[in-house]
Amino acid sequence: MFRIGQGFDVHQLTEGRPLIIGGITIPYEKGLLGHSDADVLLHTISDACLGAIGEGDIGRHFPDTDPEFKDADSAKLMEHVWQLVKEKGYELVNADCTIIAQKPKMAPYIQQMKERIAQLLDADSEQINVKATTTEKLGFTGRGEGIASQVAVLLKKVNV
Ligand SMILES: Nc1ccn([C@@H]2O[C@H](COP(=O)(O)O)[C@@H](O)[C@H]2O)c(=O)n1
Ligand SMILES: C[C@@]1(CO)OP(=O)(O)OP(=O)(O)OC[C@H]1O
Repeated sequence: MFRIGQGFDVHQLTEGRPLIIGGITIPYEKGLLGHSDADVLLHTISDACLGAIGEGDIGRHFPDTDPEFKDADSAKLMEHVWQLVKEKGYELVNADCTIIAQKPKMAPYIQQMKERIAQLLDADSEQINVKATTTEKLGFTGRGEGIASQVAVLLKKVNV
């Protein structure tokens, strides 16, 4: 049995924060603002996984009003989500991820992101696709006010 999930998330860019995307710290003049470390891509993957197993979203599991999650490492949150997926008896078929950012250039960091995401999802990096697009200077992403991402995941019931 297969289950599909999709996710979408946005975080604002601001000065004085590190830019962490897909578990990788990217050198840039701004970083993403959030209650946690604001790793927009790991949040989106987590939401897609929760969607696939019918478990709501990360805001439900990790409320942004809870001090426990202040400055949380999003990799740890995603590990918790992946544990829920495994407890329901699923494994990853593939994940397809899009980062929507005018700047900085993501291409040099894509392979590292794929490897880190694969590690967190008990997968091989070939099962993870990460791509990036600008919005041709249009909209909030195009003006460099924030970064968005979209993810689709496919899960498969593990044969027992
Ligand atoms: N933040 C980004 C955005 C884009 N890329 C790469 O550049 C290619 C062209 O982008 P367009 O928005 O003009 O389609 C895109 O296909 C990505 O490979 C990037 O690395 N980082
Ligand atoms: C991750 C959480 C929890 O720290 O906070 P944020 O970093 O603000 O991220 P968001 O994607 O807005 O929602 C999920 C939150 O509950």
